[in-house]
Amino acid sequence: MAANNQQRLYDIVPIPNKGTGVIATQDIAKGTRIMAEKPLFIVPTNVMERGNQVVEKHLTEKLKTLDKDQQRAFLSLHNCHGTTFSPFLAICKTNMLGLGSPPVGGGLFIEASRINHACNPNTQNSWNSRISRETIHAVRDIKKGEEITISYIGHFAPYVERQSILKIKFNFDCACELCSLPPDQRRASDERLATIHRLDQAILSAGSNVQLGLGMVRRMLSLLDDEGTYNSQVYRAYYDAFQMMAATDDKARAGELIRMALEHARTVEGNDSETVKNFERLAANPTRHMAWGLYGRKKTQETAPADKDSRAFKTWLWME
Ligand SMILES: C[S@@+](CC[C@H](N)C(=O)[O-])C[C@H]1O[C@@H](n2cnc3c(N)ncnc32)[C@H](O)[C@@H]1O
Repeated sequence: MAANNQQRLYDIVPIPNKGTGVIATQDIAKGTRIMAEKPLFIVPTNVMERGNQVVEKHLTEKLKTLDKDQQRAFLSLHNCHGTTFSPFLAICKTNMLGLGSPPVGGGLFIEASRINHACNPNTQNSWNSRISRETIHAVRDIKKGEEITISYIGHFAPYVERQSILKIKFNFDCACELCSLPPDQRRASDERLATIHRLDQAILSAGSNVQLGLGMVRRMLSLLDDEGTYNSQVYRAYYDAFQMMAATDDKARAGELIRMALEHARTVEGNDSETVKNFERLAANPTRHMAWGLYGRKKTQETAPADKDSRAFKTWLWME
């Protein structure tokens, strides 16, 4: 589903204790594209790596290329760093969104940069290099009046670490739903996040022991579900499982897994994303994956059980 310009799904308004933020002006279904915004300008990674002075110079040059309204819009963006940095740099550090993974740079946006943070947000922000826009997709159903949120930090950090990163980088104490859980539920969430992180690191080390690897992916997906997290991590997990099946020449399971990855990627990034195009190519012919048959060509004859919802299907898919 694409964002429709005639029917803006959001408004930019004051939010108590957060400055400005973005709220839904109508109910928004999971998978909906809420924004697709071109950056005011981009600071490439190789510029950022050269330090603040170089970035400052780059910003000054970029600002000169903007028209007056755009310059005003840039200067009106929030600065959470006070006088620690020069004004341009401080605005940049407060509002820049990483473009891609690994990022090709950071983008400054008039509207997307107004979206506040939540540790388990209701949208996924992604850089779509095919349309040169930052897209914001609902990862769950959002109610009219609900604040639209993204995550400013990587996945899986526990409560204390999240608080510390957000304080240092963005100068606020996070009181989002996840951070406001009662202590026992917060502990349970921290444990789930730590296990997800461990599994994420360990999955590829399962090597040719694909049964072990698939078990890890299955557990990770179940923990993400328990945590109520439905972001790019979900399609990455399915894609890891697909790669294992590709490496063992298992066309039936590889086909099922890449279709699952594709379905999730469409929801959180939209049909036009680079990831989706890549997954579509692999779903049409899984043997195109560069690791196809890496662990030997045992040529599985098995086909997927016909009933996709059955317990038997899941047992078969995850080799349980
Ligand atoms: C990228 S800006 C977001 C838009 C900003 N609220 C504004 O007024 O333009 C980041 C800043 O917003 C505020 N912010 C973002 N998420 C927040 C949250 N969950 N709680 C409190 N403040 C938040 C912090 O001041 C942070 O430095």
